[in-house]
Amino acid sequence: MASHVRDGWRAPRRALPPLPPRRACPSGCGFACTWHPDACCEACRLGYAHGSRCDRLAAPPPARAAAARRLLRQMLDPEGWERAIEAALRRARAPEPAGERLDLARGHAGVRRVHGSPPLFEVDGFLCRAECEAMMGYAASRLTCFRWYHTMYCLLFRLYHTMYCLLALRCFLPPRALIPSASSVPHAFVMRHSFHSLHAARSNTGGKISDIRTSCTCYVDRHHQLSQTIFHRVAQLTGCAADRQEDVQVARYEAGQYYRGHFDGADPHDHDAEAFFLSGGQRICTVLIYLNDVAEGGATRFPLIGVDVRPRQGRALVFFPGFLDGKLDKQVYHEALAAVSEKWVSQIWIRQVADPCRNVPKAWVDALAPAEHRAHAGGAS
Ligand SMILES: O=C(O)CCC(=O)C(=O)O
Ligand SMILES: [Fe+2]
Repeated sequence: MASHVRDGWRAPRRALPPLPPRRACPSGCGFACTWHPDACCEACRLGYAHGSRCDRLAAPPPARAAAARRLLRQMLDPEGWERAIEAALRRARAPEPAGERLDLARGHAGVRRVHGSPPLFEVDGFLCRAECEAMMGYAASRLTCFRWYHTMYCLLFRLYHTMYCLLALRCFLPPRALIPSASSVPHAFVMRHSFHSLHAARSNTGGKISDIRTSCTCYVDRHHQLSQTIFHRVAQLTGCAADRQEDVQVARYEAGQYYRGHFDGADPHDHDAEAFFLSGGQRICTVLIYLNDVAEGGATRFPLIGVDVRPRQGRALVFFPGFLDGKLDKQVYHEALAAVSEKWVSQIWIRQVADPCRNVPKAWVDALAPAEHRAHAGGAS
């Protein structure tokens, strides 16, 4: 069998993004807070026992020992339990304090506030007509329909992985050969893109691959002039440089296509959110740019705050799916209503920290089939 391992080739080591500063969880559980300002996990916030996922954030042993002693004292003192339960109920009933959101650049031309809290902004003329048309022209031949894209990649992933395992077993390859991204360029490519695809399909859908989104979409090459222009404008508006911005997406909705209600970010309490957070943390700002005038249908609806935004060519809609501390703002749950006339939109998301996935050396990215990478690599939805 031809060797998959290139002489001397090694997958580059990718550093994980720095986690936000750790500090002891105020509940005194002995674990550390990272994404949460007020507790290390939901269980802890509500005063229940720790789940297994808290282990990864475990604080140094002395703190844990202190927490264990406290728990033991509490268990031996029935009144202590009652007090703890009451305190937990009080905390559970108290409204979640609103965290801080990203600030838009003061005095940026054309910014109009369309909702107070949670804040929603519109910026008319964010892109000019020619830029919108160029975006639609770029995307027209690259669109992939979400449902087919995910189905194809899920199938490809299962098929490829089964074949690879069978081959590896048959040829007695060393176990290292089965480790994704460390063994071979094609293997790394398939594993990486299948992962992206599964992750994208599962995000916003509670882990299930569903048809919440029926539009067609594509990513714009980060090095393309169109991406560069958009990164620059978004940076002027938000103060966040391109390395915090996900790859620019373009979506087309034809009559009847929609994107059902979702949060753009991930809930840090959700077990499935970990992979998402490791690639740059929470999405703290969404910039949606409408690329065409839409005669009927296709508004962006925020049902919990009663706002509908009508698409208009060149208009940007800005909102904040997550707080600066990484919590999800559930108030900005939103959907794209079914299109009647064709609708084009471009989406840019800003993350808490720069995404290391995009900082892989360009030579390595090129080795991984550049055309496909350009079309599919990127964020979570
Ligand atoms: O198309 C729209 O109006 C909304 C799109 C959206 O919410 C998204 O892509 O996350
Ligand atoms: Fe969205």
